[in-house]
Amino acid sequence: MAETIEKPENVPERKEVEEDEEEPSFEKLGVEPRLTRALQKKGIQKPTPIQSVAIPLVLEGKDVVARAKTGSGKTFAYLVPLLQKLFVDTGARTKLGPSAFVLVPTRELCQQVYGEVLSLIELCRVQLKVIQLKSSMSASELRNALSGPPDILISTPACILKCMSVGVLQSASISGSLEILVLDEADLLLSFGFEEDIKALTPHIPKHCQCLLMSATSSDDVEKLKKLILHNPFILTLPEVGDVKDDIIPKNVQQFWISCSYRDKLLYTLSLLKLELVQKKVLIFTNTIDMGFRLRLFLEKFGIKSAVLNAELPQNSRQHILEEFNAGLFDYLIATDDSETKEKEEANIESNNKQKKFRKNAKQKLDSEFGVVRGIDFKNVYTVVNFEMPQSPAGYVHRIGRTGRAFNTGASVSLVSVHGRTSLKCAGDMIIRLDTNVCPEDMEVFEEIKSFLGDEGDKEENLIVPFPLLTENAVESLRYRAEDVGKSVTKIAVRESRAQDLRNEILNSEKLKAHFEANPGDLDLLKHDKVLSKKPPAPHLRDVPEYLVDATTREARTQKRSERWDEEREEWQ
Ligand SMILES: Nc1ncnc2c1ncn2[C@@H]1O[C@H](COP(=O)(O)OP(=O)(O)OP(=O)(O)O)[C@@H](O)[C@H]1O
Repeated sequence: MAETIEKPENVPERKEVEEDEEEPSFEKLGVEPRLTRALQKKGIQKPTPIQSVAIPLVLEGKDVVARAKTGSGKTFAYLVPLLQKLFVDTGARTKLGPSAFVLVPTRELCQQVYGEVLSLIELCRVQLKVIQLKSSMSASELRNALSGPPDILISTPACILKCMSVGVLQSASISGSLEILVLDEADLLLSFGFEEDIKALTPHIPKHCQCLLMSATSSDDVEKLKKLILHNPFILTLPEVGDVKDDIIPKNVQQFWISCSYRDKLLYTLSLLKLELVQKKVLIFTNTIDMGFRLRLFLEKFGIKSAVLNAELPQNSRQHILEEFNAGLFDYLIATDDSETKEKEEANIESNNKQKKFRKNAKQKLDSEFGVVRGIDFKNVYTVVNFEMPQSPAGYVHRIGRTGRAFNTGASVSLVSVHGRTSLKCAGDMIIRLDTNVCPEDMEVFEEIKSFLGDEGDKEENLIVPFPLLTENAVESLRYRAEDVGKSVTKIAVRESRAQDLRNEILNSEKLKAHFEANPGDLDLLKHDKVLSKKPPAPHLRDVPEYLVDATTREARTQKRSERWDEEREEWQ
């Protein structure tokens, strides 16, 4: 492992990087022309701050711990130099095992990183073999994949251990061949239960192996991992990224909140989407799969099509939903982020005391939750809506991090149900409903989030501000319809549609597997935004009549539309 010890204060600061008079470029960082051209073909012109600092260090062979905000481009910060290093003596190596391991916490991330590596290699026209391994693969499938051997192996830590235990990957071949080890989304690896696997893998990692650890947040888990795997790493904690509390969410994301009763969340979401007050594409988070389907069915009745991404679906269906959303085939995706809730339910069952402990732990171990949504690169999401609040500040940071990625801008709107009958004074047109039908924890977690982000002091400088475009009149104009339709979305209807969706996806998943093998790239077999209910939406619910829209909302909508047109015009120019 690299011997260089650098103190964080020796690390170039973001300010210096950004204020560099010359425009930063990949060439100046020492990236070779093939990769620079490949990046350009992917629409990537200049490095992000974390890439500017990390790439030269990785090229020099240093061990690096990089903590950088969600969406800051950490993947290319390690992939670009890793590939460049492997390009150098491709073919010259006689090796028994892979030269690089990239370890990630979930299958979705495996697939995502694998896709990025493949596309770069193809664009560079270099002969490197890359594989992704899944724990679901049989010993013979694993053996076949590892024959060669590959240059880069992308997998979860558990799967590497499985390969070793079934004898398809030998300790000697790892210690004889491994040059680079990457632990991506390091803050999640331990919380996804990979601690023992990583501990078991550590003795097989050769001393000379360069280790890179990438993470969105700094937590005790990252520290633990750092001690476990790296010896004397170069630590990059850019001022923009980790420890500075008021600067955790990218600056290019505007954060809003709306105070409403829990019961009114459907109504408020409908108002935001139907009155076009938020910009597309929109990613909406719920805490349970049932709520995800309830919302989808509800929106469907108003002619708003969406898909529900949840952990229950087969892996290739999940992947396919993501691909379609990323390709822009639909604009609204409901992601059920239920792992926090599950964990909480378990704690609830054990005892009240335990639940208290859970909340305490949730505070301390900021990153010990989450399922299908973390680290996933949803493309071009402009707005993130927290239909239900996450249960920890870390959950909030990761959810909001799905927008404003790289150099893009974005917005988030959190629907916060007011605690009990406490009235809260908010600015402007904010609607405060004094309702007993509330989710008491929303407000509690919202306060925790604000304090985590350092958003407690001067109201003028609050990071999360009331959403200014939705007036009480606008919401009330839709209330009757929303409540009427809301009643028809019963528990039974939700359960039926959830089961039906799952059946369809499983069927399609089998079909898909065969179909995509024969027709790679064909995205049209499955339409994830297909309508769940048998009846088409009633015409009077599909459109909002103009007489229902008040002047302020009309103005807000026009403003949003013109912003969108401006953006589209810019894209065309
Ligand atoms: N230099 C760049 N210029 C423009 N876009 C970039 C650049 N680098 C990466 N991107 C794009 O930014 C998005 C976010 O990158 P990436 O997934 O690597 O972020 P991340 O830091 O790993 O985020 P997270 O912590 O949420 O996983 C991707 O779509 C990627 O293609």
